Amino acid sequence: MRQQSDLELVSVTKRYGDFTAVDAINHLFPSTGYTCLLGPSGCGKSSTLRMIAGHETVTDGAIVLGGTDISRLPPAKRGTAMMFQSYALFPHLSVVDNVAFSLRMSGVAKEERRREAQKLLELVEMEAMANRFPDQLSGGQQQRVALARALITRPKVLLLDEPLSALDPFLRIRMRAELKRLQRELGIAFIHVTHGQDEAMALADEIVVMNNSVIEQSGHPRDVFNAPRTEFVARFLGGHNVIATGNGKIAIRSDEIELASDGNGRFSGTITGIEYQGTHVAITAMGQGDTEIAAVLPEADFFAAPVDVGQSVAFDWQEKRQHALAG
Ligand SMILES: Nc1ncnc2c1ncn2[C@@H]1O[C@H](COP(=O)(O)OP(=O)(O)OP(=O)(O)O)[C@@H](O)[C@H]1O
Repeated sequence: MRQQSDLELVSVTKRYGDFTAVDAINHLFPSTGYTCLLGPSGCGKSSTLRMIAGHETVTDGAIVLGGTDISRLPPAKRGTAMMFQSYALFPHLSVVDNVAFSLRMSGVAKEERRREAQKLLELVEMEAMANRFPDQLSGGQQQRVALARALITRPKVLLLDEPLSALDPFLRIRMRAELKRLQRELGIAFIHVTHGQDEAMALADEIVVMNNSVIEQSGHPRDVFNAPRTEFVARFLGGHNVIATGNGKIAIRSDEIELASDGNGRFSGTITGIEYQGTHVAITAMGQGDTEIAAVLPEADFFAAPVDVGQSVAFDWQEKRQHALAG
């Protein structure tokens, strides 16, 4: 059911000259969800986010927030706020003044805007560093300040463009949990652009997979992962094989494939690679017509009946675990 502050994209299109970067996409973002816009470089995800924020004009279509068409409003009047990939903090302002900046622009008195900024610094656990300057902070700390700065306008929708890409892998995983906690606590919509499928799956209540300027599939990460609609989605999310059959292409998860001990299976091939991955062993094999298959076996199963590179083997899986792909 639609809620008062749902965000709806209605046939939203972005053209740069003759090039269509976003092609008439439709989507309803719920008012309190964590959504990840996911896709390869150039698919149109940042253009979509920038149009929602108002940093890019909409060529065609409408962006509707809580029943109002916001597509022609200036960014500050939309009820959205954006956190950029480079946190773009003002170097000459202290942390608290950076956070309070947009309240200063809208004429809020100094005492009040500082009080409000302190509250948001507490929310992101940065109150102890309120008087530092940006160059005295680590990347992760700068990011928390940027988050507080975006949230001070009390947006209905927070837009995040690759917010974790500048962090090292350890910090990225910590901030991932932090973003999720913040979204839950604030109860607003977060729309997060990423090209990382792991990040999207870990964070999102809903993933929206984009390719070639359109939405290929959207849904709960588990539903999309378990039933990719197209070859692109199956390959992009990873963990799947795409195999041509007499009735079109199918997707089957690598961890649903077993070695057929009697030599009879749906796929026969020669093993080209074996990788020990700790809990699992990954096997790749080449079949007819240069079709490659990847199977991921539990470590114990592999070592109960080990196979070797160059060996001819058969693979099998339950028919109900495979999915027909569209197109
Ligand atoms: N200002 C612009 N003028 C012309 N073309 C543009 C402009 N901005 C983006 N594009 C093109 O539009 C397409 C979509 O760009 P967009 O930035 O939305 O992609 P993206 O999926 O976010 O990619 P990335 O992950 O690399 O940021 C790309 O082919 C890009 O080159």
